[in-house]
Amino acid sequence: MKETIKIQNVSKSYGKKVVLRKVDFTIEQGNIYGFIGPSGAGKTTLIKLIVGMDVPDSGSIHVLDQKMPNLQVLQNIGYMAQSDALYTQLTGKENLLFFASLYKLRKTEMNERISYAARLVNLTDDLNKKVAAYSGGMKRRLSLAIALVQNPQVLILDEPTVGIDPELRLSIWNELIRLKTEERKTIIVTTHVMDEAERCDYISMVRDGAIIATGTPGELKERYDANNFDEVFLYAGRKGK
Ligand SMILES: Nc1ncnc2c1ncn2[C@@H]1O[C@H](COP(=O)(O)OP(=O)(O)OP(=O)(O)O)[C@@H](O)[C@H]1O
Repeated sequence: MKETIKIQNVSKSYGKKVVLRKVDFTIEQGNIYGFIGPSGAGKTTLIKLIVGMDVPDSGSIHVLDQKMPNLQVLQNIGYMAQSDALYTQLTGKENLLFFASLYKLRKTEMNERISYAARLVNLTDDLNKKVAAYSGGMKRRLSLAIALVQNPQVLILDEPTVGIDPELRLSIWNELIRLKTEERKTIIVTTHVMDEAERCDYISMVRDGAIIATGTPGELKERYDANNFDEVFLYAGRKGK
């Protein structure tokens, strides 16, 4: 199995606050890997370090065999942040065109990718509206489409389905599962939605900047003697467990 992401002994502080403590893990190609944990646990910080938006104080991060941060590797990472970074005075389509133009895509491929990404998030009919007129959920969907537009090997999605209705959420998850199975993409998600956590191949539970448990959803339920993932989350969130 090919290692897509390798995190070795990574620590990070902001001022005196230690946000990540000696984090170590590996993600192999073709897996969906979920991070769950209480608010403020360090999930977004970890993701930002993987994407290369910030650097660890110690330890190292490799994505696709390259040490991060690395501009070349960014071509192969689709990143969806928690807050939307969109041009609100442009239309949805213009946003997609702008972001797609940052990558090495031929014109026909670019148009195909834009149609695919818009269809996936059910925005095809709204592409010519200005983003300023989009609802919160539509902006999330556009951000997800942007993360997918350049057909990256690695997808890193920070709470991708917040504000998205259950039906569309299901179709997005079906597509994520198809992408990992058929196209061998590697996908990281953070989530507070426990039925999404159940769909991941592996879950890491993050608390106080450390990974306190990693396993398949089944293994974690067994470990915490829990009936469902809500219980796993609650037990793992309690200190001393
Ligand atoms: N740039 C920064 N400067 C100072 N403190 C920061 C910075 N970024 C994050 N933090 C702090 O680091 C801690 C972890 O934040 P982070 O956003 O990684 O948590 P999270 O697990 O993603 O939470 P949530 O589930 O609410 O998104 C928090 O206490 C936060 O206030």
